[in-house]
Amino acid sequence: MASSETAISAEGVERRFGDLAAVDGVSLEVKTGEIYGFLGPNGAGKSTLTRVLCTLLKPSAGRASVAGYDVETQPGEVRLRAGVALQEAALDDKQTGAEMLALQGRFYGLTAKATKARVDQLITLVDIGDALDRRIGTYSGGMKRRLDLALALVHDPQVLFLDEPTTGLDPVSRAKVWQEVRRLNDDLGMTVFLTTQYLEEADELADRVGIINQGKLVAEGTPTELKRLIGTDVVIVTVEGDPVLTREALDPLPMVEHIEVNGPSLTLSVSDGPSAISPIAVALAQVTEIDVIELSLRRPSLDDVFLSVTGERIADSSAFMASASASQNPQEPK
Ligand SMILES: Nc1ncnc2c1ncn2[C@@H]1O[C@H](COP(=O)(O)OP(=O)(O)OP(=O)(O)O)[C@@H](O)[C@H]1O
Repeated sequence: MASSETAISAEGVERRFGDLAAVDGVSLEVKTGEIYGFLGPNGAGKSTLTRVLCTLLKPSAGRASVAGYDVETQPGEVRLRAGVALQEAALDDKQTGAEMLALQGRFYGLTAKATKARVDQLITLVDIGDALDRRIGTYSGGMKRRLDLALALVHDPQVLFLDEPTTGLDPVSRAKVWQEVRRLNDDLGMTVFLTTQYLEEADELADRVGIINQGKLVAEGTPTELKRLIGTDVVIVTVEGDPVLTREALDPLPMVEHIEVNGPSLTLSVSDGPSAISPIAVALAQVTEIDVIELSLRRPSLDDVFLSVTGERIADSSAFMASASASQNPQEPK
């Protein structure tokens, strides 16, 4: 039984679409005041679980509660206490931001005065003040996300669900969203359940991270705990020449536990990074057919954790960010 310390609880939640188990027996608990990062690649089941927790989809099996109320049997109670900003914001381009916020206030039964007071607080928080009286059709992607966040907050929810809040945003807008999420959590103690496919986002924001792959929770812990799971350092070697020859030169070294080849780059898991660098450099120098362009040591990232628990790397989020940045909407203010 979930206690009042528990903001979100899922026990064996399953959601099927025909033969596909989009969410396949997920159990997790999010404590009140926590930021929980739900991390996984495209199609892992993040949105589906979020929709189940927000009462927008019924679970096929298992149970879940939000703010102490069962999502299936007490959906109205859950909706009063949960704020939801989904990936596709349902915004009406013909309305102004102010009109949509007023409508949302009425929807939750707030008086016009209470809605106005709340909106005055929110516009500073989500930084859309100047644009409030403009039609939403003129907003940039980042502004739409921030308005959607304000809409999710009108009724002062205890638990905020954010489904990939920064997917497709340029780095400046992404940093703003991160700042807002932190402020909501720090200043208001709001519990945040945030799905993301960006490892750096989970690392940056989340107190605890659950990694989901193919509908299953495959690892869970603080970012530091998860990285410690790996227990090794990472050495990156980039060469001009044949990476297979490079691999053959490095394979026999006793401190090298695993090698992954990605084009011209090799990612080595090594037991003790600082002392491994020098024997690796010596072994590379023996291979006259290659030129070493990069030899670097880093601590494990959540991407390395994902690789170790799933056998695959999560989609390259930095490439995704770069393309999002390239298509940045010029209407983004400041
Ligand atoms: N309404 C639906 N009908 C059929 N299949 C669905 C439906 N919604 C989701 N799925 C499937 O369930 C799986 C999980 O989808 P989901 O959207 O939850 O993943 P996700 O982790 O949120 O991915 P993304 O980052 O792409 O949003 C996918 O294979 C998806 O195609």
